[in-house]
Amino acid sequence: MTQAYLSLSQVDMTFPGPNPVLKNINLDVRRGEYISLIGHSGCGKSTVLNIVAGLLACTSGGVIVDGREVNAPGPDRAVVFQNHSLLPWLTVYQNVELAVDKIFRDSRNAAERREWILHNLAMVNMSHALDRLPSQVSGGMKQRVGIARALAMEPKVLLLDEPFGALDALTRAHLQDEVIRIQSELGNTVMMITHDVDEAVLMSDRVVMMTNGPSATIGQVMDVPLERPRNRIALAEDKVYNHCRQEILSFLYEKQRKVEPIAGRVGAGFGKKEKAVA
Ligand SMILES: Nc1ncnc2c1ncn2[C@@H]1O[C@H](COP(=O)(O)OP(=O)(O)OP(=O)(O)O)[C@@H](O)[C@H]1O
Repeated sequence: MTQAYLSLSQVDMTFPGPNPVLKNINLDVRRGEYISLIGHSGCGKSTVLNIVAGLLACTSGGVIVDGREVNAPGPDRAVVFQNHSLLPWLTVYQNVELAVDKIFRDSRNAAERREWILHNLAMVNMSHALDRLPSQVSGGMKQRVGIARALAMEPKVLLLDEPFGALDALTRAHLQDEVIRIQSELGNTVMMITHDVDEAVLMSDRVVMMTNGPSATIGQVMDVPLERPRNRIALAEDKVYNHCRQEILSFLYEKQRKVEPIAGRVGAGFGKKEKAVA
């Protein structure tokens, strides 16, 4: 591959407890590349993302972004979480303003900052609700504001932790399309966690599949050789798209099938069955 923009090398992570959560994670991401991280619940996807964000320090190994080692959170890596993390006492506009003022206070004047805030909120179609509080907008709209706030920071890497996970199917599809459009315009480097196989294929240049924990690692990396722009309706019939879906499904449900006991009353015949979990 051409030179990596984001690089994880030999990353291990152990929390207090007997087993490491992550073992030997190695991944190189190109500038402008969109990658998804997929794997069963609890395998360590958020831990990987939090290490890249600088919110967690890995036990060994390291992360490099654009030639610099990551050892703390920074504005070069913006995170969007599943549960929109807006400040409830600030309006939509003010939530974005807070981040923009912090980062661009010295480099842009007040009028330029205002224009930049409005531009980013327009990009996610939120211009009509600038003065509303988070409690006065829907979950999908809150998530849009979180994405606008992250984009407004002009991060080198955008980190998305299940950004559409809490949304209904239609809102999710709308917002996915918006993020696809914005990423194609801006060329952001993106690392996104998802549980959704269709979302991973639709949005990504590569899908990184993680093995089950403990000691989870990268089991397989798949290229998604679909041209952009991608059309979700046309893709449903596309052979390459369906092959990619199949590849991920086979990894998750055959190679990394996860079984957990069903919780039940001890000694009453329950708890002996197993179920596959997503
Ligand atoms: N701060 C922490 N302290 C101790 N253990 C932790 C901590 N954070 C995560 N873990 C453990 O690390 C493992 C991986 O958690 P993580 O949240 O990264 O998984 P995940 O793949 O993102 O899960 P999900 O898909 O359910 O969100 C889990 O067993 C979890 O309990």
